[in-house]
Amino acid sequence: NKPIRLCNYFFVTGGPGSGKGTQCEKIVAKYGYTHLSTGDLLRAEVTAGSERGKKLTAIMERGELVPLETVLDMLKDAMIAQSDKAKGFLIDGYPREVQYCNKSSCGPQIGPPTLLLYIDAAAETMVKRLLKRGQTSGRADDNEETIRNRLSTYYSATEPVIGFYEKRGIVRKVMGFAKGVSIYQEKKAQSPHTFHLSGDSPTRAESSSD
Ligand SMILES: Nc1nc2c(ncn2[C@@H]2O[C@H](COP(=O)(O)OP(=O)(O)OP(=O)(O)O)[C@@H](O)[C@H]2O)c(=O)[nH]1
Ligand SMILES: O=c1ccn([C@@H]2O[C@H](COP(=O)(O)OP(=O)(O)O)[C@@H](O)[C@H]2O)c(=O)[nH]1
Ligand SMILES: [Mg+2]
Repeated sequence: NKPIRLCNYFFVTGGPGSGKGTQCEKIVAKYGYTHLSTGDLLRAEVTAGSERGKKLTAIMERGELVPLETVLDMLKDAMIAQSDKAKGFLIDGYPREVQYCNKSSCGPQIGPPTLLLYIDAAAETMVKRLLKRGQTSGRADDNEETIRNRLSTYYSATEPVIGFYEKRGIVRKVMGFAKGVSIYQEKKAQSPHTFHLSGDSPTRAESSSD
């Protein structure tokens, strides 16, 4: 059993369609971290057509959460597979339930994150984006009914995760319409829990019509 090399790793959370994947791509381009999306890992399992994949399809089409063990197994495998070359990991879409953020760790197998990046966007913005993405994404869960369920799962099950890590002082908020992104710990004088964005703040057009 190969141990996971210790390195920086970040959890990335936010509602469905908040832009987790989009922001992670920017962070990868800038910092060279390795991006692992638990949703993408699950969809890969579905595409592979395994027995496990078939069970996952039904849960994901309802907008509910798959069992934690499944997610952790896949995540651990993916981290181990890439641990030699990874400078750090962006774990996108995990954790989804506060009950797993126990003691000092979130999921005993992988330990506590360096920071939790919280991608913030309004529900209305997220719904609009996902409906638009649904026109071309082929994702079975980008439809109106499932989007509604995903939002409700997010607010009831996942949002409390942010409060859990806020108490530990490791949450950095990213506005979900930001074009650039940079990771550093803010100074005292700056507003708490705001993640600093490089240069380009959102234009009026983008933040309102987005
Ligand atoms: N206009 C605009 N669209 C954005 C922005 N960020 C993301 N999007 C779009 O919104 C949709 C959702 O973005 P994703 O990055 O896939 O969001 P996600 O949080 O990973 O969503 P899930 O895959 O559902 O978890 C995509 O179609 C993006 O192209 C933004 O800053 N502005
Ligand atoms: O750790 C995870 C990640 C994803 N999912 C499932 O996979 C779907 C898509 O997840 P993704 O992160 O891609 O999208 P989001 O829910 O943020 O729109 C979710 O609705 C859940 O059913 C899950 O149960 N646990
Ligand atoms: Mg995504």
